[in-house]
Amino acid sequence: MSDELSSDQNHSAKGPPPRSDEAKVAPKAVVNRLSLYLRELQRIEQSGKETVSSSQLGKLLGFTDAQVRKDLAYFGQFGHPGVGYRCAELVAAIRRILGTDREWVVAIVGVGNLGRALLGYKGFRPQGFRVAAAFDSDPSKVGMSFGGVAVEPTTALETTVRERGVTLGLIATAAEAAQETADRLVSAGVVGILNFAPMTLSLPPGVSLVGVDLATELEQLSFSVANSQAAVATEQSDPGPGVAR
Ligand SMILES: NC(=O)c1ccc[n+]([C@@H]2O[C@H](COP(=O)([O-])OP(=O)(O)OC[C@H]3O[C@@H](n4cnc5c(N)ncnc54)[C@H](O)[C@@H]3O)[C@@H](O)[C@H]2O)c1
Repeated sequence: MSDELSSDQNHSAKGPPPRSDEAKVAPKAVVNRLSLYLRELQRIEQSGKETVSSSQLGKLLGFTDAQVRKDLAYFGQFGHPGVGYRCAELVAAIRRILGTDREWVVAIVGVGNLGRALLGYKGFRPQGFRVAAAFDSDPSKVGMSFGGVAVEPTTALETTVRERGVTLGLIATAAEAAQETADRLVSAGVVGILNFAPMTLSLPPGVSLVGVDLATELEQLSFSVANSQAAVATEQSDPGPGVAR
C-alpha cells in the first residue's frame, strides 16, 4: 500500500473525532500493524480465548513481544500485569484508534473486474464498512446488482452520495477517470478515498487518501524473497567464526 495518507487528519463533521496526539505521530508502519493485531485478536476472541500476552500475539504474526508492546504504547497502556491483554478490551481500543468503532458508508466508483470483486467481498461489513452505492459510466452496467448493491449511473453520484451519507469513496475506474471521480466524490462530501487506479491523485486538505498498488506490494515481496535467499546463501557459504577460508 503506498504511503499517501493525508497529513491533515482534520475530518469533517461526518468523519471521526480527532484522534489523540499519540495516534497522530504513530508511523504508518505501526498503524498497519494495528490492523494485523486487530485481525489476530478477533480470531483469538472467536476461538474462545479471553486474554493474550504480547509474546503470544507477536508469535502469531511473526513479530517480537517488544515490537507488539512498543506499537501499542503509542496509543496508551492496554496490558494488565499477570494477565496480558484482555482481547475484547484491546479489540475495542484498536477499533477506536483506527476509527472503525463506528460504521463508515462507502461508495465504489468503477464496476469492472475489480469493482465487482470489491462489491462481492463480505469482509468489509464486519469491520465497519458498509458499501451503500456503486457507480459506473457504462450504461450497460447500470441497474446490475453485485453483492446486493445496484449500479447507478455516474450522473447520480453527487445526489446519491449526499443522500446516503457516504463518507468514503473507493475508486476502481480507468486511470484517466480517477482524478475527476475523486473531485466529484469530494465535492459531494466524501472525506477519504481509497484509490486503486494507477494515478497519483491531488486532493484538498482535510481529505485522506490511501493508494493501493498490488504491483508495489509484489515488488516488496520480491525484494524480501531475494534478500532472504541472499542471506541464506551467505550463511551457507560462511564457515563460521574462527574457521579459515
Ligand atoms: N491497485 C491495484 O493493485 C490494481 C489492481 C487491479 C486493477 N487496478 C486498477 O483498477 C482500475 C479498475 O481495474 P479493472 O480491472 O476493474 O478495470 P475494468 O476496465 O474492468 O473496469 C473499469 C470500470 O470503470 C468504469 N469507468 C471508466 N470510467 C469511469 C468513470 N468516469 N466513472 C465511473 N466508472 C468509470 C468502466 O466502465 C469499467 O466498468 C484500473 O484503473 C486498474 O488499473 C489496480
